[in-house]
Amino acid sequence: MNKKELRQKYRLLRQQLTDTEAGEKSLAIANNALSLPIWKGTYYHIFLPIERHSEIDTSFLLSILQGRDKEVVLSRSNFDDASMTHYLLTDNTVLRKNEYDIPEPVDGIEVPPKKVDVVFIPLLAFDAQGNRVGYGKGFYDRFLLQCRKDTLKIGLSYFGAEEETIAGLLESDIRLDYCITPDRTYTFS
Ligand SMILES: Nc1nc2c(c(=O)[nH]1)N(C=O)[C@@H](CNc1ccc(C(=O)N[C@@H](CCC(=O)O)C(=O)O)cc1)CN2
Ligand SMILES: Nc1ncnc2c1ncn2[C@@H]1O[C@H](COP(=O)(O)OP(=O)(O)OP(=O)(O)O)[C@@H](O)[C@H]1O
Repeated sequence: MNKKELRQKYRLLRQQLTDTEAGEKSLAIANNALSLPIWKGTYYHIFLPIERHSEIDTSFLLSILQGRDKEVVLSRSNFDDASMTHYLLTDNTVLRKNEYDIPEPVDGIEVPPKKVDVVFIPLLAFDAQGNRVGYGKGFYDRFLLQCRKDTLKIGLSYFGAEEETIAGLLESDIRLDYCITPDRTYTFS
């Protein structure tokens, strides 16, 4: 399947989850994250979910990061050029929903992409090679390009990998190092 077909398929699958299922799966994803070798870093970039799209509830993962005294990084999205600006989450961070209902920091201490050690990435779908499909605006492709080569790229998904390789991949697509699902974790080489 190509990206467009995969977006349709996985948007539908997501919509069919009940709130209880989505919550249980989000918790299982956070628990499975504990088994990955990803805990040596300092700066952890995470996304906050768009609730009306039933995205993964990252609050469990956020609690783990805070419990381990990690520096948590959140972004503001600029839809004019599909860029993101990154800010440290602190006790003083004020969050507000943007025009796409993404909760984001109003302002704060900016974090350059090169500082980020681990990025948790929202997905619609992924395949067994670690290729990913998002909403298709290229926000993460652009961001990951600005990170270091050794920055860990970790997808979060309610559903398992697509068996067949995603069709129509672009040169600019950056693959995942790991993907975490409620049932298991995937490691890509
Ligand atoms: N929580 C979260 N934050 C994120 C992302 C994400 O997928 N999830 N992104 C990942 O890249 C970037 C934002 N990308 C987005 C792209 C499209 C839509 C959206 O709502 N699109 C509408 C269509 C509207 C239109 O095209 O005009 C839709 O899907 O219904 C939202 C976020 C950066 N931050
Ligand atoms: N570094 C870049 N500079 C400019 N354009 C880019 C860059 N990376 C990707 N793009 C463009 O952004 C779009 C991304 O499409 P793609 O289907 O890969 O999105 P996606 O990975 O599903 O979405 P997202 O990255 O938002 O989660 C493509 O049109 C691609 O050409």
